Amino acid sequence: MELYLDTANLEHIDSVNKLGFLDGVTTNPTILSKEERPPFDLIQEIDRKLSGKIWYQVTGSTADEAVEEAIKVANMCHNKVVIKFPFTLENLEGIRRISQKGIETNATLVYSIPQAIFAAKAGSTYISPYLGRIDDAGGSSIQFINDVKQAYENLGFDTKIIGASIRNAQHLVDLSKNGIDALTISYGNFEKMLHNTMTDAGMEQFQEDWDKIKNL
Ligand SMILES: O=C(CO)[C@@H](O)[C@H](O)[C@H](O)[C@H](O)COP(=O)(O)O
Repeated sequence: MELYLDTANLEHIDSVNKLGFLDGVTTNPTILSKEERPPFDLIQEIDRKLSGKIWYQVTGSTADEAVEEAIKVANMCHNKVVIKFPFTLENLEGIRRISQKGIETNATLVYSIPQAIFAAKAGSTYISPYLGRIDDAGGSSIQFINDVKQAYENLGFDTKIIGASIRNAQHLVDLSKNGIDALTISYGNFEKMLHNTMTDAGMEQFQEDWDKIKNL
């Protein structure tokens, strides 16, 4: 399973990237806007720090604009890029044209089986269903992921599914039970999920007991 950090914050990227198991970072206009810097400078700085894939979301509204933006970003990065296309008719053409150039693609904001099928037909490497937002709207994210997996298996597509908008540990429990190709987690949720009160209590006890004997 591929694991991505859903951030463009350089400190957060450093602190997880040094662990050595990160497959890259995922960004979108919202994530980039939090850093309040020129976006392409920031993408290039992330590229210098990282060994992994950089996911960049195109903002153009026509296929030609999106393709031009995708090629510009692919050319400015040394790492492999994954170009994210919000799901629109124009962007299905963008996905096909960029995929044909051998650059990985992602259809993002995918909320239905027809959208998942059309993205796969366009040749998308990945699709990103937003688990948290599906659940917020009263749907079942895990049911949706399972339905897409079943559809892809039945129809013979090898498009991968990346779980996005992961909000809590239960999402990871569900995805691990059912299988997922990739997932992306914000730094805040990654940090939260590292901790467990029983681990903390156990550590405190070990430290206390060690302190009693370490100077004997
Ligand atoms: O789509 C991808 C990765 O493909 C993510 O970057 C995705 O945009 C983010 O996970 C979401 O924007 C975060 O969602 P939320 O927590 O704001 O609902």
